Amino acid sequence: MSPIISVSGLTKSYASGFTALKGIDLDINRGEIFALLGPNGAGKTTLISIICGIVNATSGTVSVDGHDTQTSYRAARSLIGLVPQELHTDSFETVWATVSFSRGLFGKPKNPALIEKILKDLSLWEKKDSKIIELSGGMKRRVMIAKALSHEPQVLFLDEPTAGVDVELRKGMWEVVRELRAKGVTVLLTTHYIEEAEEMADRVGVINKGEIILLEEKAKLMQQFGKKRLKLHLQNKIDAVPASLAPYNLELGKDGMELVYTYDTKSERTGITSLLGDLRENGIRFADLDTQQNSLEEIFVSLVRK
Ligand SMILES: Nc1ncnc2c1ncn2[C@@H]1O[C@H](COP(=O)(O)OP(=O)(O)OP(=O)(O)O)[C@@H](O)[C@H]1O
Repeated sequence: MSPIISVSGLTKSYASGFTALKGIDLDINRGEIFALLGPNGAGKTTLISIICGIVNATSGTVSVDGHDTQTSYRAARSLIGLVPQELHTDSFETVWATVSFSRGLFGKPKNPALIEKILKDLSLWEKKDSKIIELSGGMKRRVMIAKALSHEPQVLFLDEPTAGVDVELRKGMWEVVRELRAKGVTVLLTTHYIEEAEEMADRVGVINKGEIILLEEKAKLMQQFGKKRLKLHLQNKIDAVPASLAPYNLELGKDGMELVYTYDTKSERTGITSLLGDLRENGIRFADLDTQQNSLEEIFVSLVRK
């Protein structure tokens, strides 16, 4: 299947002379949730803004479902719903009016049944006659999503959808996004919460200093870098790892009270059984143990550092 969004050789130099994007090539597949990660100032918003036609590229091309965003701007833009980082909408309008008006902006005929469905899907139906100013922060965010969906876009861009949103609500937002995907909407989200990408994304792109430095299916990424750590909390302090245990490359931590063994979950043998046997032989006893999966966060931090 052809990608729904195709970005090719995209560069952006701002008037200040600063180059925010340095030749981005990126395809977004139909129906996927794509998470774009990157530190502050990496170029995420610039990239989204160019795809949505809000900012002009210096060079390169973007097409949305085959429509070039330069030469067929209206056709391309009508396929996109954008939920910007900042919430700005008329505080004194009602939810219903705000969302209906957004649809009108795209020149689409009125469709009250559709607006009703969107509001119900986003649990906003009971608030349809409330003024925006009367809503909680989380509800306001959902109104922004309702607005972006009002003209039936095929792709939804969420620029940091859960920044400053509490844990409960964040999970609610993830649910909303998953439901959208189930209905066939492609979702591109930027986030600082790696947990969010880990939880939701089908594919992850990492951008740093205007360049895509990683593009991978999340599951593969987790597997590729997927080392596990076994942490042994010792009963008695040891000063050094005995020489006979050198092959395990153990790390001694926490004032000699903790041994950490890193192993590969994919390999045939983890080495855990023999490690535990060898520890016993060396008279090292432990009070407790736990294992930890390397998280996407660790993968991300090590990549950006490099
Ligand atoms: N209008 C502008 N003029 C000059 N430089 C700009 C302009 N807009 C953005 N930049 C610069 O381009 C770089 C990328 O900014 P951008 O907003 O795309 O980053 P981001 O990845 O979205 O960051 P954040 O995570 O902080 O939102 C930054 O260094 C920023 O200062």
